[in-house]
Amino acid sequence: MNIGEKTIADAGRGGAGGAASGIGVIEVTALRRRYGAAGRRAKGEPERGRRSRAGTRESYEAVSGIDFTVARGELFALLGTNGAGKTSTLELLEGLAAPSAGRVRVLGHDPFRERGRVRPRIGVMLQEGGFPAELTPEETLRMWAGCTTGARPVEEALGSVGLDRRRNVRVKQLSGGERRRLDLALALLGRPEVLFLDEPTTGLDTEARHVTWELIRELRDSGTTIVLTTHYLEEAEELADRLAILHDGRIATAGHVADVVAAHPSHLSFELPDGFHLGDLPPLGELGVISHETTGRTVRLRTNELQRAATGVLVWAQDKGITLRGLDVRSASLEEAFLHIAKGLENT
Ligand SMILES: Nc1ncnc2c1ncn2[C@@H]1O[C@H](COP(=O)(O)OP(=O)(O)OP(=O)(O)O)[C@@H](O)[C@H]1O
Repeated sequence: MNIGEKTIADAGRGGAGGAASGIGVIEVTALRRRYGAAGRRAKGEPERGRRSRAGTRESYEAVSGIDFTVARGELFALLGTNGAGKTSTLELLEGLAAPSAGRVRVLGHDPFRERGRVRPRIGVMLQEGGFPAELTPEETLRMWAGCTTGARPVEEALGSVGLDRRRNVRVKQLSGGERRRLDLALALLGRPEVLFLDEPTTGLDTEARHVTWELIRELRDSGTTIVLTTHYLEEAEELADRLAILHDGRIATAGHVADVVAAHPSHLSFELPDGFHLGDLPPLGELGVISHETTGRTVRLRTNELQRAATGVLVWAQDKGITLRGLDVRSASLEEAFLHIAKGLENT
């Protein structure tokens, strides 16, 4: 499938590339970001840039013309493999860099050129925050609160991320997960209208992750617009109203989680009893099966019409009076959709 066509089609029906409702608090149009010289590149990642005569990478386009809109109070997740362009995109939204081409508007302003108008209204949690190592979380928050208009009480900020009991420990003695929580507390301090979270739960243990999800949900429910990047598909499924999966700097697919998942085939598998063969099943095409494979006696069917395929197989089994052992019927998951896109199969 052509990536550009898909993005445009999705934007057209307003449920995917376009915001769910209302005017976008964040509007991104034909956005591009090119880095000047050879930079960081994930191991094994193919190069996608101009080359100098010496053969080194001269410039590199990390964001290659993307469009999306996020409505007020919406939580939008950016997913993608390492190096797909998530952080490069987020930094443009945060006003930390100017795009090479295209347009970004956050709360109606250009976040880079009109930084003074946008910055007080947004909260930013970078992928790697830097704190003075000798300060405690409480001192760090007090210092930030001093520079923030209308800051939350420091107590409240510490409590919201579960750092109350670690308030007096020096930052250098905090665990990685505790530092992430301090990062989040700083991003929330100014009661932002728009919150950007770059991998907010990386390094958190399961309990802390769930507590953070709860906090993010509360913020969203109280009207905060949130854009987050994550490598945890479960996190996107739990939190996101809509998401975009980036691949090679482009939006490979975007939409509500259920729609993104529904665009990928479901699976049906079972064991054929002794004496039966694949050819004994009703014609697979008539059951809406798009492909199949067999391993030993196990049959695996892929279909975009799960109910029809499952009904056909079950009615057949009942008519024959047989029990299908190992019967497994499942819709595609976000993980399958993601892996499909990550392998570049969306273009085929
Ligand atoms: N300062 C830079 N100079 C040159 N290239 C860069 C720079 N920063 C990022 N890149 C390249 O841009 C591409 C996208 O990087 P980016 O950090 O946006 O990806 P990502 O999707 O956030 O990845 P990850 O999941 O690993 O954080 C990568 O190929 C990276 O090497």
